[in-house]
Amino acid sequence: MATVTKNLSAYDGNSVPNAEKLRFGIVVSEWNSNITEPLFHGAKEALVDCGAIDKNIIRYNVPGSFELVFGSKKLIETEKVDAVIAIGSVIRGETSHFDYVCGATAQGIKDVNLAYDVPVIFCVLTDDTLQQAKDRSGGKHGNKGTEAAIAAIKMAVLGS
Ligand SMILES: Nc1c(NC[C@H](O)[C@H](O)[C@H](O)CO)[nH]c(=O)[nH]c1=O
Ligand SMILES: CC(=O)[C@@H](O)COP(=O)(O)O
Repeated sequence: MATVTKNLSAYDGNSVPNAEKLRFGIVVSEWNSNITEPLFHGAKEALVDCGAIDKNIIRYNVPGSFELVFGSKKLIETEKVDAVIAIGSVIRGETSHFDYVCGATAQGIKDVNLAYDVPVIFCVLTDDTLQQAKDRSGGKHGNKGTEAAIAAIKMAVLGS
């Protein structure tokens, strides 16, 4: 199923565990902040809607999506959290740098998932155009941050 056939913000609250006793880390890339900030707010709002307490949501900022890997690692090593959401927006430019950033970030986040007993949710948009990114960060296709928050709650419970 492609994103265009679903609303990223849609979830059934009755099928999501209560998050009141859970602690979350959110690592946010500063690159394309016009996209990553709406993703962050979508994620935080969904976590709170599902019972999470504001003081149990810890935010780290990193320069770009490539640094989400190290930022997630450091957050897990520093804070006691049940899940981490890694938020980024990579938009294709003129060169193949897009492919290297997306590939390294995806593989790196996968590696952190395996290295630590803490789920790290891949909330990184990898778009060909700015419009695609806008559509997925609170636009016509919903908010990937919301989707990531629900995944974080479910995975935190699975890992508990
Ligand atoms: N072009 C984008 C980048 N590039 C920067 C890298 O993520 C990284 O910060 C740099 O290579 C230094 O290590 N990052 C994004 O998140 N989004 C982009 O579109
Ligand atoms: C994803 C990127 O690093 C990319 O936006 C950089 O743009 P360019 O490939 O034109 O240097």
